[in-house]
Amino acid sequence: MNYPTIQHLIGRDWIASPTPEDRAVINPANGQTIGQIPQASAADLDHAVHSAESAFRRWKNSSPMERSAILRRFADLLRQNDRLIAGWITLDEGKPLAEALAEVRASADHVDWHAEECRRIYGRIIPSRSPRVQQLVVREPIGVCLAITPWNFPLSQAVRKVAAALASGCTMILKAPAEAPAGCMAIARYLLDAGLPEGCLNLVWGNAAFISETLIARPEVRKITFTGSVEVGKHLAELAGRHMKRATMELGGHAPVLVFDDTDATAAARALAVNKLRNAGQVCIAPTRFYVQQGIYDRFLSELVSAFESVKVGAGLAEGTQMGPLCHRGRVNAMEKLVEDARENGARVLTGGKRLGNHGNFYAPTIVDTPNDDIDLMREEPFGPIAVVSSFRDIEDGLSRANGLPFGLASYVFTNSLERADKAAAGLQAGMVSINQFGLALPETPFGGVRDSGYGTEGGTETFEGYLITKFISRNRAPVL
Ligand SMILES: O=CCCCC(=O)O
Repeated sequence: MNYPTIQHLIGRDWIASPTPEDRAVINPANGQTIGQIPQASAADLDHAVHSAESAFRRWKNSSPMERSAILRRFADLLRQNDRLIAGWITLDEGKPLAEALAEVRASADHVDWHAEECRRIYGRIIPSRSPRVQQLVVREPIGVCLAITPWNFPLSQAVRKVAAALASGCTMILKAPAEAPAGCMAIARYLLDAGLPEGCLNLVWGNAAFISETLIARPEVRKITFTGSVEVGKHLAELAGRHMKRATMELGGHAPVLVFDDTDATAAARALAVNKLRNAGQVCIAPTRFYVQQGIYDRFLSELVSAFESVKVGAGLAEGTQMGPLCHRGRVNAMEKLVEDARENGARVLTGGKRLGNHGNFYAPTIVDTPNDDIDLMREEPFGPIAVVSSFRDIEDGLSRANGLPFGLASYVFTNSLERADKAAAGLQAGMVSINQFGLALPETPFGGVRDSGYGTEGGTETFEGYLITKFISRNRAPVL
């Protein structure tokens, strides 16, 4: 499989002049170097800003039909090349090939959704107080956008931002993730092949702090959109505030799951195991804090343990692998620290709790059982294959513990009672609530968090909100005397 050479795209030029600071791309399944990440210089960033700004002057006046047609061709190219792109994602991010394929296909669906919806970016006419006056509300693209995207879904998380910006008439500078770069290379390559005019998308690599501080301060850049950690998100939001830039922040969560005693413990445990271990738990909406009602606690736990123990862990390209390695060594170290703290604080490790093998970043699917909401695992998003389980008494107890952290991204409820489902959905302080299933992150539904999990949503009919400004035009037929 030909792994792509990682390069900046500025205008129509692919650029990579090696520097001593270039960093390696590592295959997390075996530790081998598979590529090099170039580092953008101040001059590269300046070119990217000029390229995006000059492309914006033309692109903002393009018709939605033109933008839609290009995006549709792009979606087709993603589908036609799904196996190639999925192979790259498995090589650098580590997820099993089937998951990577699903990510590519979902990304194509996201692009199609934006291609359709951009034809429906409407304004409105407000009835006026005089027959001579027309009052128009128009929506205009905000301008050059900066996107900083994560490594865990290197294609789909970037595609959501790129498609929304381009479909609304904005242009973009994409700072893509060094840990898993190939997905963003695919975006840039296939958008150009689909006919995207030069400069509408610019791709840069390098030091995140340098790039964000340089670009957010530039007057041409009007918006920043970020998916990543709460800590970095808060810093970027401060920078955006200082320079009065629009911001969309998709930050971390620590998704609570309420499993009520009226639910089928086996079905819930199996479904939750699959979702918890998807992408080795490196998913911002992964179910993570499992609150299980006392009546089914033991049954649910034993089903969950057996589901975790049946998962086949291995290299993402190997036949039959259900869970791959963690994306980078830092994640394995973080798992070890969290489990050590849990053990020291009296929690029981029911399965896993250790790294696997001597090569690659493998960590065993792990279940930690604790009555204690004060251990690190209960407070910090593990972003790895660890489920932490605790029992709750009644719905009030469950809701108060689920809402006990400052995060509010995804949340899950398992119950056969409509009354409990409604009460839990109303009481959970989260941007998304999924009941008896995992129905989040679809192109046609809004995705986003509240509280420390950020602000702004992506997807759904709300998807363009962050990329448009509202302009009011009050028009008289002739000058007022
Ligand atoms: O990590 C956050 C994005 C989740 C995307 C998905 O579940 O497909």
